Amino acid sequence: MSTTQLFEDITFTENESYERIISDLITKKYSIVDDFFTLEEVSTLKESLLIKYEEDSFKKSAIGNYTNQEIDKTIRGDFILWIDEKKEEPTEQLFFAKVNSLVSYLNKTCFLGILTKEFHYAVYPTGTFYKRHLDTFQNDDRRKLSMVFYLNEDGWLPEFGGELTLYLDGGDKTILPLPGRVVIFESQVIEHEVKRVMANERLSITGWLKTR
Ligand SMILES: O=C(O)CCC(=O)C(=O)O
Ligand SMILES: [Fe+2]
Repeated sequence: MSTTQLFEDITFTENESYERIISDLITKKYSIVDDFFTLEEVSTLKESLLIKYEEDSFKKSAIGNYTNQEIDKTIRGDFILWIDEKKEEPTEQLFFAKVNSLVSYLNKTCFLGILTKEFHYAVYPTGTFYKRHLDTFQNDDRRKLSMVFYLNEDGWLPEFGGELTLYLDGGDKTILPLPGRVVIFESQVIEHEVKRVMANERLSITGWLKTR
């Protein structure tokens, strides 16, 4: 191997925003980034979500894993559509390009060993919520990091409800579903809840980085 080749392999550009995510995760087990997507990107993703939602391709969310699913509206009331990266739809490619860049950074710097991921669009109509829960199912410890990206209009007000509440040792953390924002947290540790949506439809992409 030549010297240049060697240097190419070890050259590594530090990314400030990703570094902050990592240090947040180490110290608090969650991180909030407000400008992960630009408002323009949010509106592109939202448009794609709404087209699919109007086509009726969303389904009522269920609780449990693939083999053990149960629909219980008293626990969660959102509608979801899984996103297939292999379909190579242009808008969703934009989404995965950013997520994959973060994943490869995490894998280079954190030894998290993220091998797979899964993401779905979610719509919470007015009146719906997702009761306090942990994102891991019985006998399934593959989900390491949960990620939620919000696709709402700019100016989501507290009175619209739909806050994400993280239940932390030091008290609760309430997070508004603002466009461009991503919340990342440890799936196996942090219990959380989506408060009832009081007005408007709450739009998001939720997903998990998994070890296999
Ligand atoms: O939409 C959110 O803020 C969180 C969603 C959630 O907890 C889930 O889908 O498991
Ligand atoms: Fe969750």
